[in-house]
Amino acid sequence: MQSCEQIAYLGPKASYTHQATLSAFNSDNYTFSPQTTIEDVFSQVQSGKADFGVVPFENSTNGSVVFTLDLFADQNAKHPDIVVCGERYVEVHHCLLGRPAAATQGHATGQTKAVPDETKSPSSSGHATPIPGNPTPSNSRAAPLTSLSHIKKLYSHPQAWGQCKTFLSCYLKGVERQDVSSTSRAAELVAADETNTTAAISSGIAAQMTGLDFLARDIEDEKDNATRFLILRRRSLEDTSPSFGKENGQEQAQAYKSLLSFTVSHTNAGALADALAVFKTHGINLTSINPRPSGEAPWHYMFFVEFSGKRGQTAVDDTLTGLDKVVRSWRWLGSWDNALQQKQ
Ligand SMILES: O=C(O)C(=O)C[C@]1(C(=O)O)C=C[C@@H](O)C=C1
Repeated sequence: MQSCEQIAYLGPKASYTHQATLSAFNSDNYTFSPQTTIEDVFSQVQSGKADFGVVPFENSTNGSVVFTLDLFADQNAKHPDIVVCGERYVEVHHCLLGRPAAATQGHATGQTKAVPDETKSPSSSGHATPIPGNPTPSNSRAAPLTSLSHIKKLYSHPQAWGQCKTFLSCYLKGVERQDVSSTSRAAELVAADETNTTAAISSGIAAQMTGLDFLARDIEDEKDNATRFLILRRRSLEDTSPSFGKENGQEQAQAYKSLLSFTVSHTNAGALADALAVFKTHGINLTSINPRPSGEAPWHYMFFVEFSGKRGQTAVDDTLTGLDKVVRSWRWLGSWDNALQQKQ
């Protein structure tokens, strides 16, 4: 075993991105390199310090990870050679990790000390607070395993708040929230806090890693909550060859996905419709579309589209040629195996 390729991922260990990395790469054959931010992962791959990178891209409950999209948008041309070469789906079951109210209870690793009579914070009933977007929220799926009345501050990755809205509004309404770079970093910060008044939304694996207690489990709003991660690599010379991907060009479109970004004129009526019509003309199925600020001027957008198929397939190559005629600029961001579709 001579390969010592480096894999950069959003760390520290026990982040969901770490779990995605473990599912894609055998840790016996690769060196894993945890990074503090998603941007650090892009930079490591761009500079060649890492051979591959793993970043979160989309959550089934909370939608796109805009930090990642903005790094693909690359307004400052820092990551011009990054392309996607794979994807992984990871089930995301969030836990509330911290220390129980009574310090005398101690805190053995991963052990939960349930205090059934005190499970509700003073202001909570177990019913979610109505909000304009959800005027009739249901009860939280999960209840705390112990009193949360001592928790004064919460730490997590910004994506996690939106996945646990109901639990948070039932049991931790009004408690200060601090965004941190990942859910496992949140657990590290709470483990280092000697006041025992903070808690992290993090994974069960992070509880084992930090020795924190479970204050609640499975606090995500949707039980089938999952996040899709992308595997990044650096563009190679081969990618620019006209025969790129041709050897297997006849395989089923659904077995692959591709990502590209484009900008259109802001003054021409129908410019976006014209761009999308090219996909229709060539029978290409779009699987997602996301606008992000282009950085050129306020209220100007860059569009990201994902679609079935890969470069090298005639319909995809013809689409790229057609798109080139109607958009202002475009960038191919990779083609990879669709993780949800078996090849035939
Ligand atoms: O914070 C982590 O553990 C991550 O891997 C990041 C991330 C994300 O950005 O979506 C991954 C999965 C969850 O959706 C929440 C956070």
